[in-house]
Amino acid sequence: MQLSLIKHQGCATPFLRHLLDFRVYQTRQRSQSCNIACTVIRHRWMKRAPVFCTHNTTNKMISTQADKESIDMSKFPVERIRNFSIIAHIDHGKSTLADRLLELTGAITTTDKNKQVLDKLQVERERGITVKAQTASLFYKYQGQTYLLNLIDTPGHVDFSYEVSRSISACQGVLLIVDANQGIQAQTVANFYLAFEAQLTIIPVINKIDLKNADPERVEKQIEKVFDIPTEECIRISAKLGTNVEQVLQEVVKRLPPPTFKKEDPFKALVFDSNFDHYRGVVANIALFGGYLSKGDRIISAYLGKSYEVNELGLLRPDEHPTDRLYAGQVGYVIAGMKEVKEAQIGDTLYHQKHPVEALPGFKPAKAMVFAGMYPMDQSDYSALRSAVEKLTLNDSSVTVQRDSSLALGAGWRLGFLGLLHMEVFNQRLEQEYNASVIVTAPTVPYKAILSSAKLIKEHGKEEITIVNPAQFPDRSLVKEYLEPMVMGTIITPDDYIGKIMSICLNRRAVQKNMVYIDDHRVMMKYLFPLNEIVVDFYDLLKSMSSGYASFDYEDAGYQAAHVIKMDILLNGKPVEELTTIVHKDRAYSAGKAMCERLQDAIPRQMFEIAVQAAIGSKVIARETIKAYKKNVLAKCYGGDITRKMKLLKKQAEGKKKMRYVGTVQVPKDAFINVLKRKDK
Ligand SMILES: Nc1nc2c(ncn2[C@@H]2O[C@H](COP(=O)(O)OP(=O)(O)OP(=O)(O)O)[C@@H](O)[C@H]2O)c(=O)[nH]1
Repeated sequence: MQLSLIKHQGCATPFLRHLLDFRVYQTRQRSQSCNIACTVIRHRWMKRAPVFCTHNTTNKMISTQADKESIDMSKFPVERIRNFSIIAHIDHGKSTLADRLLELTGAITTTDKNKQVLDKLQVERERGITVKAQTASLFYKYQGQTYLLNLIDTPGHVDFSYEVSRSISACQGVLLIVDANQGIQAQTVANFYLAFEAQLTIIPVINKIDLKNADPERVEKQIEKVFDIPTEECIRISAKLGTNVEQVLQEVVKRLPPPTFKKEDPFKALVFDSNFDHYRGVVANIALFGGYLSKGDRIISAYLGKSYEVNELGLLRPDEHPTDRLYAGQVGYVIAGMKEVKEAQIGDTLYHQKHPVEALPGFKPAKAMVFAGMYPMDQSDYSALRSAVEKLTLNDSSVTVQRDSSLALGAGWRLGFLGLLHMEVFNQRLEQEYNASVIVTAPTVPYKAILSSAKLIKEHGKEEITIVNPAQFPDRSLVKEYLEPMVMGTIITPDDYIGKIMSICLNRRAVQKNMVYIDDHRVMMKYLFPLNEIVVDFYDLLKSMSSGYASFDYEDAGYQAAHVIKMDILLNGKPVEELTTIVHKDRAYSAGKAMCERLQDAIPRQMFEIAVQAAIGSKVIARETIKAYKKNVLAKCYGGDITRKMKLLKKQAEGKKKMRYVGTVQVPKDAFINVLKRKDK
């Protein structure tokens, strides 16, 4: 068998190393970053054997490979603990630095080099991005003393900033990584403010100084100008080569404050992350804000008031390392017979049954920004898909799930995501980890309507309703006003692209709020955008317009009145429910025309003519025609050999399975998502 392997960040090395232990699958996969179709060899991720000494794992003694000495955790002083997070713009090197820190402290061996240890999920390795925050406890010896450094790796993409904010709530400090070539980017600014508002100590680290175009001096000046941090406080490193990485550990010890919690206080812990293990139930990551927790203790979750017995607890190094106890100031995991992630709510407080305490302030719940319907391709797969969706949401509590059904698509769900990338990652995981085949409807943002119809107000029990499904969009005559969600966008770009970027922002109904130079050639612009205008493809467009130099981040900015309408797409007069969208009145015509044109390209010719129409109510506003085409597969079989004919027919039948039927029109499954991507000139 011949396999072709195009190296995709993080995939190739493990593949070569563990070739013999692989179950190899082949999937055709569109890479998000480089947008080329590539063959990804999917591999079963091996659980790494812990390399540190675990001679007595249930004992309170912990051994470290770094110093080969045992540490009695019950006597470990809180003053020698540092809890910190690594935050940065996407791809600035958080995970690479985290891996180097793990190596330096002996948590992993250097033979694991270039294998991103903390990026565990298959989608993370394939896309080269971090989706889920990870935690690792490291022991580091400095000036004869051993320190416990709890490191929390966080994702950089805007869709996962929720993970960043909850991770830093368990920390006293952060390493703010900035790429020495790219400088400050939009998520650098957003992440800095998350840490700043949480009053954490911030250590700026300039990474990738080995690059030919690295300009650490310029980046230091940017940091001083934008964040008011003196240039002398920056550490210049190359996470890839390991240059100055040891200094990072030393500065963590020197500059970050230890937690101020006491062992003598009653036990109190913050749940800052949780995931679901099929065999052991919920594994909650906790930071101890006081007291200690032992195996066998009975604890209460403040949110639900339910009581649980602690079955297992320990440190994450980064693999689970069971211990008898966790003490104030430490970060670790606990398994206590919780059956659903909902029972270990992120932001919840755990306390001892005998010593009730006041709950910690917790977090604002994750807010879904994008909603989409999800239906099985084949209704007979409904229960399999239900179980897959349930399992996946057990691990990702930021996805909201509501049962939904439609005449055209059958029974399914309406899911809420933090952003489009989050939605794509969720779909990819459904397909890869559960082999599910799904129809996903056009993503929509949560609109609001202030109702005027007394009947509807009575039905909903309130005047203001949120609409997450275009099919339920109330008619204009029943509504006083529609409201659309807004976001404050930050764009950082070299000044050569200002003109082009201003023009695409204007085209997206954005209003400029601010523009400042962060150095001689780079500007930071603030725009108020309707969320709907940026959700699908704004980021990609911005990247391509600026040859990849501009970066973008956004935050919630409430609601604003807007004249929006529902637009349907019809194929030979039959509505395509997946493509029903809510659009701004002024954009309806151009959006409808563009959608029809793209559908015309995406749907293959068939035996009959197909009318592709966009309509507002009963009024058609745009139309394209797909000409009839007589496709005779059997004509290819000039031989007349019956087995060849059967083979071709079988192949065609398999192709049909990947089609969705709208009336009699066959539509390839991936046609719709491509159709939704706008391409501004
Ligand atoms: N030349 C050079 N490349 C580096 C360095 N550090 C990281 N990289 C590369 O930069 C790319 C991104 O690194 P990651 O560590 O995945 O970045 P990240 O910030 O964790 O990315 P997300 O988790 O997706 O936000 C990878 O290709 C790394 O090999 C460095 O010091 N020098």
